[in-house]
Amino acid sequence: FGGGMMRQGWSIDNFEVGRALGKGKFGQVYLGREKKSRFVVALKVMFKEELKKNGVEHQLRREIEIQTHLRHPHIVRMYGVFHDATKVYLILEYAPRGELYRLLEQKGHFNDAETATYVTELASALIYCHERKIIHRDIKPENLLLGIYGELKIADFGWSVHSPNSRRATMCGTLDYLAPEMVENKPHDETIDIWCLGILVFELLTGKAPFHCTDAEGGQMETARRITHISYTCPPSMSEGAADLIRQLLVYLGSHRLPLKQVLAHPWIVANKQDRSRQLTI
Ligand SMILES: CC(=O)N[C@H]1CCN(c2c(Cl)cnc3[nH]c(-c4cn(C)nc4C)nc23)C1
Repeated sequence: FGGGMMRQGWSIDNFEVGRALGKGKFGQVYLGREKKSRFVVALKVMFKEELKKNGVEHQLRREIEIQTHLRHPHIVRMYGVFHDATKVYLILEYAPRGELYRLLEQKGHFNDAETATYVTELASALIYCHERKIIHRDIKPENLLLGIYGELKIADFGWSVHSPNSRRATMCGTLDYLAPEMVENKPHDETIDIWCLGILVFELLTGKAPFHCTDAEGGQMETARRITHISYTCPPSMSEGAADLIRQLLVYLGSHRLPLKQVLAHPWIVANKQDRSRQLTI
């Protein structure tokens, strides 16, 4: 499957289709196995009608263009694409240990070592993307998967674009990860991913997004206000090192956020990150 994976002319008949793994934005993702090589993949199946109705064909084309050319241990590979009369199929790398947000739900929150290790893996993937002028724009636990060693893998480049950019398509879903420049519909660049990294560090350590407001607390309007006013507090349980890193990431001006290479060198990261010495505790 390796060499041939870029050969064109795949069809669904080349694959055995297994259980549904979950829902991406516009379609179901299934476990799949290429019949000849027995290579296991994740097959993302989208209905052309659905894509047309939501006017996202251009977004999908961009996602495919971007993700098929990215090769990084912490980015889910897109091996190929094919379609039939009604559906588009993306052949994706299968991440055996599932979605990070499920693990976060189960554990409530992660410790400093687990969080610093995820941050190291995510920051190195984002450096790789930013070097290619690609910004992800949708970093959040729902879009992060776990490989065989429990290592982090970015999935779903559905919102990624070439930097700089101003968003046109409407956002849907939670505001929690929106940067101030997105809330205020200003042009944005790759520093938007650094903001989201800051939100993620906070959420992995506490189990809550820093600016989240329930409907009783004022809902999305209040969340948006707290984002643009950078109004959050770190719980006393959070280590000073982590609070310092978050403070340097959740900065209003994108150009003043800590660059990703300096995130990797931050004392709290250096002190707490673990290397995945192939911990294969299945
Ligand atoms: C945003 C998005 O694409 N979300 C998910 C749906 C499943 N999908 C997967 C993709 Cl695209 C790739 N690999 C996956 N592995 C799993 C998974 C494994 N376990 C044990 N449980 C699950 C679930 N899911 C995937 C991506």
